Amino acid sequence: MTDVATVPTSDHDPFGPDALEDPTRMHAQLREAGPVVLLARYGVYAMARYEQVHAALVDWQDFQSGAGVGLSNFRYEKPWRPPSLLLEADPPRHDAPRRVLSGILGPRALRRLRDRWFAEAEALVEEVLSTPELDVVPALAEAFPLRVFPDAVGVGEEGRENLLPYGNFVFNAFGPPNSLVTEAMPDMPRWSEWVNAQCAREALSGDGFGAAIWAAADRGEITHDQAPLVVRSLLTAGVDTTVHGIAAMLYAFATHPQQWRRVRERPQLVRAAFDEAVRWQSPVQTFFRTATTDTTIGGAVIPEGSKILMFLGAANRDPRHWTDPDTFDLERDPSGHVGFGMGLHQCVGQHVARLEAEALLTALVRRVERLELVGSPLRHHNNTLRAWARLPMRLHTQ
Ligand code: HEM
Ligand SMILES: C=Cc1ccc(C(=O)O)cc1
Repeated sequence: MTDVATVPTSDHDPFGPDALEDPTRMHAQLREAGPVVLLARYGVYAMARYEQVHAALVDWQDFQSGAGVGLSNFRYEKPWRPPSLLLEADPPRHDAPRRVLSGILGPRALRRLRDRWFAEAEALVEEVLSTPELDVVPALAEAFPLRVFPDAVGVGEEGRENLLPYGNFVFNAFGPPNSLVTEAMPDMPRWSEWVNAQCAREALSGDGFGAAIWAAADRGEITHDQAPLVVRSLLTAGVDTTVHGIAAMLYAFATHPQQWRRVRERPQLVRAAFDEAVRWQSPVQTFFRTATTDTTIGGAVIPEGSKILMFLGAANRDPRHWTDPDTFDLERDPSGHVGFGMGLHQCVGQHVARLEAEALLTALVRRVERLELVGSPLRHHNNTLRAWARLPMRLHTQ
């Protein structure tokens, strides 16, 4: 049994500009250093190997979310916003809100959206192809989710430009209070007020996910006090994630033209393509947990109350678990990847994300013979998200 003293220490800064630009080398070094590593800079424990990340994700009892899934420990520090009833809650508080969202966002419930989203994707791709050279981040990765998701939630037209910056702030706020957080502080109250206002029953259209959440409160499945917070979860988690997941997929195909040919020959690979892109790029890179007891991982004892940083992106490229992990390969079976988490808190919106990606990719596969990167891609830095600010491409049609 190794004690805390012998846990390897690293002075990496996962939230510094170098790591946010390209975490690959840091991930490899953390995986090599051991099953658990102490990040001296923050006094938190890090896991970068698939085995330990998976073990922590599925063990919500020893690795709780209720003290926050960011660096901040809600046991001692006041959260900057009321905690999420899903992401930042443990059972039993977590149970009813999760049950409600699982029902509303399940594959069956989404069937009614499929035709509409496929038609919207066709229309957007048609529009986009009239400008064959463009930045696909605003033109596709942002435009498509923002065209279909707020409508599906039932959000009004006015002020939707607040959604991306609000989510971007929330994901930054899971990290340390670095410049990515402090620079956005002046605008955060405006974004936050708008998002909170959209969660009120009267702000939501009668046929969306939001109204369904309020109807669940009417049925007593959650309380009416909880309903707006559950709607807030959708608006927080449901936009930036899919935007950067789709951007990751477009980047993957532009840098792997043989994979593009493969998905065009076999369109049934479309859904696996999104999951392989999520594994390969991990749009959500990290989340924290808090140890509820002295717990042993990989022979090291992690003291009760410690914060543990799970590197989902590193686990998704762990050669101990994946063959040739750094390659984007549609022949691989990506199931088991932790890009959507795992276990109790596994992404409840993953079917929504998959449907958005499937709709857009299906429309592109039909019309685009090749995606070519032109000019230099530019990373968008965020403490939690792996994202592109710019992906200039030429979309070659046959
Ligand atoms: C590519 C897109 C997405 C990615 C990569 C992603 C990733 C994740 C991850 C890693 C978690 C686990 C958090 C944890 O274990 O602490 C999670 C949870 C969650 N996601 Fe997603 N997500 C995506 C899209 C969505 C969408 C579209 C929605 C809403 C429609 C959504 C809603 C949620 C919610 C509410 C939770 C909390 C679940 C719980 O704690 O029980 N996500 N997501
Ligand atoms: C995966 C990110 C995520 C962010 C926020 C929430 C929430 O606010 O519930 C859930 C998931």
